Amino acid sequence: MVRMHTLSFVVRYLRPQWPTVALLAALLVCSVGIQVGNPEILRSFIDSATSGRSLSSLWIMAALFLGMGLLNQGLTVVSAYVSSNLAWQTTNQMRLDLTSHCIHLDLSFHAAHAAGELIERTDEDVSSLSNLFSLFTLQIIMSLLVLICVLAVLFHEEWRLGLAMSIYASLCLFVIQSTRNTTSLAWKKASQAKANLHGFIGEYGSGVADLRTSGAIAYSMRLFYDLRRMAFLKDWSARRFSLWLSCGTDLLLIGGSVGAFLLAAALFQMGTITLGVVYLVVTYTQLLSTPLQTIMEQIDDLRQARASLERIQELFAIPPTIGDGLEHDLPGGALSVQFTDVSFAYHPDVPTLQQITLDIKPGEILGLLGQTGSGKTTLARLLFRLYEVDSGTICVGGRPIQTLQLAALRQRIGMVTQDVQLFHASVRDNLTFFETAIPDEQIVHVLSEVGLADWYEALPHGLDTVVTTTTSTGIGLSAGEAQLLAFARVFLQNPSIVILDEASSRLDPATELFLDTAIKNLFVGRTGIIIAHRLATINRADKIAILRQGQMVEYDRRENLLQDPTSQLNGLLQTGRQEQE
Ligand SMILES: Nc1ncnc2c1ncn2[C@@H]1O[C@H](COP(=O)(O)OP(=O)(O)OP(=O)(O)O)[C@@H](O)[C@H]1O
Repeated sequence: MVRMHTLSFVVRYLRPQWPTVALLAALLVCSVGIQVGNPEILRSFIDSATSGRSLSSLWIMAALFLGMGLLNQGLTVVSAYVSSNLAWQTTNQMRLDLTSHCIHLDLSFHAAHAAGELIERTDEDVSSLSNLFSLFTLQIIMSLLVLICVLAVLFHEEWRLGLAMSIYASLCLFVIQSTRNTTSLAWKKASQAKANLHGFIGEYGSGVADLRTSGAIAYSMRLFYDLRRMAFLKDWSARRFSLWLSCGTDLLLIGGSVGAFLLAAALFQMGTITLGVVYLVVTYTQLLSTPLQTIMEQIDDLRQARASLERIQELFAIPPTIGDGLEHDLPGGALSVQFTDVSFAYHPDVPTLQQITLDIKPGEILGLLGQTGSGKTTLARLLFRLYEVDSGTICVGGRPIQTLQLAALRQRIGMVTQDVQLFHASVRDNLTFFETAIPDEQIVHVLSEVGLADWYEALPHGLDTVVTTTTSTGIGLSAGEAQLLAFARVFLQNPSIVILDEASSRLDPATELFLDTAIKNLFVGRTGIIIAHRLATINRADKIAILRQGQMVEYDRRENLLQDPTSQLNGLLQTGRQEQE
């Protein structure tokens, strides 16, 4: 069942390449025909020479033998080229599909899998599959074809020889098959250990500054050592198993050759076969041992490929739990946002948000307050449908978000957070997210609107300047500049709902003041949610919601809460004033 599934998976990627597969099959059939047919020419040559046939016919046979040998070499080269090409085409498509699949998987999946581990899956595993597509098609199939043809010819020449060699070949194939699953499992474990190591290295690389400053280098080196050791042990165990297997199969091959020679010698002495057939048996036994040896040697690669294939299929089998909706025609302009009795938990037994009900009319701004960990960011994530609510409904523009196409929904919401993700790409691409339709003039205008005019003027290659973490190859950015770029992104995206999550936390007071006007412009004609710790940030909010441990403890219009001396907002303002004093 699993094997059929695996086969159909491989066939799915080979099907679009059918002309190349057909060409390769034709080349292989020709090559096998020559390999099996050529010894027959030499057998005729020997038998003709011993029976005193004319020299001219011997010359013709010798020339034919030589010509066939050369042709076979040519076919081998062309087959190698075609099969490598096939391997590249198929694995590149698989890489694309796998990367796209991973990007669409839930955030909970990405939280559970380190970036390095995913690189191992989408690149290294797929690379080892290129062996499957090229090596398997070229060597294994050809070897099996040679095996079948040789046995058929041997049966034709002398049935006892054919029978003996068939039993021997079956024994070899049985040994290969019976050890297959065990070695495949060993290679799978080895690869998982390597993926864990790569995952750790990925995390270490991105957090090197924090590791240094927090003095956690010794701890991480210890972890690295443990993971490295585990990767080595698993790899070594898989290799040791393969080595034992290879020694066993070598012995099996030598035994088979000796048996074939003895049988051919006995049949020749009995006068059952000619000298030419003895030559044929000797050549075919060697010819037979080559494909068997190839199958056994390559089976290791195939086992690795099979283990990779299994992991790739496992990854493909993980479905995104957030299904796409069908509707995409949301009303234009500012959109309303409604949360009705929304509850959500990252872990089933720890509720993160409980029965949240909010109603933000188009163009209104909600200020969201609450202690650290009270669930403010989670609320924004639910609006984006990065996670699915456990109960309740969220509506945008009057439509439940589950019914909307994810792309249509997310395109209408812009968000600026404390953690700005920048790409190793040009300033333009970082701002437009690779959207080429946005004109440069508009980008420059937005940059000046968010206070980055001087910064833009100083760029060595204007919008083509590459953003990087090192200044040797491009420009580096301070956390505050990165946050301003994030504001510019939202301006360019022109969304209907804007969420600011502690968005100005990394800016100095002067820049924040400058940006204040920009933010005011940003909210014109848009619905807004401002998530903030500092009370000053929510001055422009129409409504205020206060969260505590996932529950909404206060929600009303701002002026109502300000007028109520018992409101939590007033309490917070009072505490804030006392702290300032
Ligand atoms: N990806 C996640 N997986 C599991 N738990 C999470 C995840 N993200 C947040 N949490 C938990 O959910 C709770 C709410 O987190 P959230 O980030 O929404 O709080 P917040 O109010 O935005 O906090 P802050 O003000 O510090 O940004 C916290 O207890 C947090 O530990």
